Amino acid sequence: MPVRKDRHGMPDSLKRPVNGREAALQALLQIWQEGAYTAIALNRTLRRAGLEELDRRFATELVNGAVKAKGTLDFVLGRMTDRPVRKLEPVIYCILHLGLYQIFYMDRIPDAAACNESVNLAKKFSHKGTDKFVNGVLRGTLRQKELLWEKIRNDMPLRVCHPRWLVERWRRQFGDEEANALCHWNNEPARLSLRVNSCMTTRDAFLQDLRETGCEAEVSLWCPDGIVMTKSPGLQMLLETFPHSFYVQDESSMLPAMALAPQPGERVLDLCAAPGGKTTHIGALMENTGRVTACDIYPHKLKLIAENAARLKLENIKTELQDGCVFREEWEAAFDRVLVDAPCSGLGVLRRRAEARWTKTETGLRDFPALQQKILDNASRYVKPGGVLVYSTCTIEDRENRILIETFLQNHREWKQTGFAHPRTKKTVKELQLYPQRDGVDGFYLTVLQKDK
Ligand SMILES: C[S@@+](CC[C@H](N)C(=O)[O-])C[C@H]1O[C@@H](n2cnc3c(N)ncnc32)[C@H](O)[C@@H]1O
Repeated sequence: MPVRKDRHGMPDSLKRPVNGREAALQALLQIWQEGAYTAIALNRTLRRAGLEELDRRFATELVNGAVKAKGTLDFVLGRMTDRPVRKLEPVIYCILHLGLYQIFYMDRIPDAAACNESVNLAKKFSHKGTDKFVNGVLRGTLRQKELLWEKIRNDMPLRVCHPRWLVERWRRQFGDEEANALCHWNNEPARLSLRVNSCMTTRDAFLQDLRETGCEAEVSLWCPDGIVMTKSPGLQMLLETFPHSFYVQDESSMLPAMALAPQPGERVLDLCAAPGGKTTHIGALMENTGRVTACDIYPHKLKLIAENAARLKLENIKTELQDGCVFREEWEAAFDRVLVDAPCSGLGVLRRRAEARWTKTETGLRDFPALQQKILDNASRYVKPGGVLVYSTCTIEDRENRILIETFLQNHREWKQTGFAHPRTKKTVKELQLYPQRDGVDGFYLTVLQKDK
């Protein structure tokens, strides 16, 4: 009997997954078929499924792992079937990826269970006969597992689960050892870090509140308002229990607002602001006074800023639809401080976005510097004489960071890079380029610029 599917190709029976593997299959289909972000697909699926904690954790590990290992799993599939991998029916492709991931990367799952459960998924969610195909591919893989492992081990991109172009790029940039360390960092699960909303509570008080609810957390070594969770009941529960007290933010992302050092009562512009992590940090540092104008090019993203500001009870934030590349005359020399947290290649944060390494391309990287330069040029005109501009990105590409700022300074003699305190060493630095493999946090760049009086 044909399997009934909705217009997205999602089998009807998958709409309410009954266990971790079904949930993983549904999430993976959304990621590879509809281009959904891994975190969003997982969140959406797990909320709908209402599974036990153990099943939730299993599905999360399986999906994050299978997405990160896509290239290696494709390689194995390519060796084990005559059909072109791209032409496999999506649901079968995803079932096979989940099965192969368990076989190669989840030691605690017996190989037989990985095969049998994958066959059961095929029986339930695909056409007659596909279960035999899945069984054949997975049993064949088991017979050749050692040989396949050897091939994977001897090929760095397959071994470290990254696209070949990216591994080659990083080998040129950092050398083999560091490129390898960076890839391994990206393959680890990201830790959950929170920024305490200093307008509502203090870090000490919030840590105490967390402990009383059975959570475990450490203080961030990078930001005085940062917390790193070591045992948490999950984000949803934290949001329900402490809706106004924190914002989920990477430790590196907490640095630009601190370097901007906004003062109460000032007028501040955040030109690339959605979803509002740094905007709400700036608003809190200004003690809910003055005005933060938060812009983005996408209207739906402005809504996220407004929702986050409302949740954190910040009333000094106003959103504006604005393309940073288009000069807005009435803003000329109107702001005390401006933040440009530029759209970028995002190569510093691949650990947090499992699918991102597969959706980026080398040619795609080339477009960012021109866009960033344009936004920075406009932003610099919005700053008052003597005012401050912070430029930041979450990438480790020199062309989007150090080199871009050098070019800007050559073309804008009225601007200087001012020193600021390194968040850990407290030594004065002109710019901060963080590398995951060296600094143990997400890759990030920031510099502080000041306009002549
Ligand atoms: C790195 S993200 C900003 C993250 C944000 N600052 C935060 O901390 O939550 C870059 C943002 O720039 C926006 N963007 C892209 N092109 C833009 C443009 N031409 N003008 C303004 N914003 C733009 C994107 O929509 C995205 O939300």
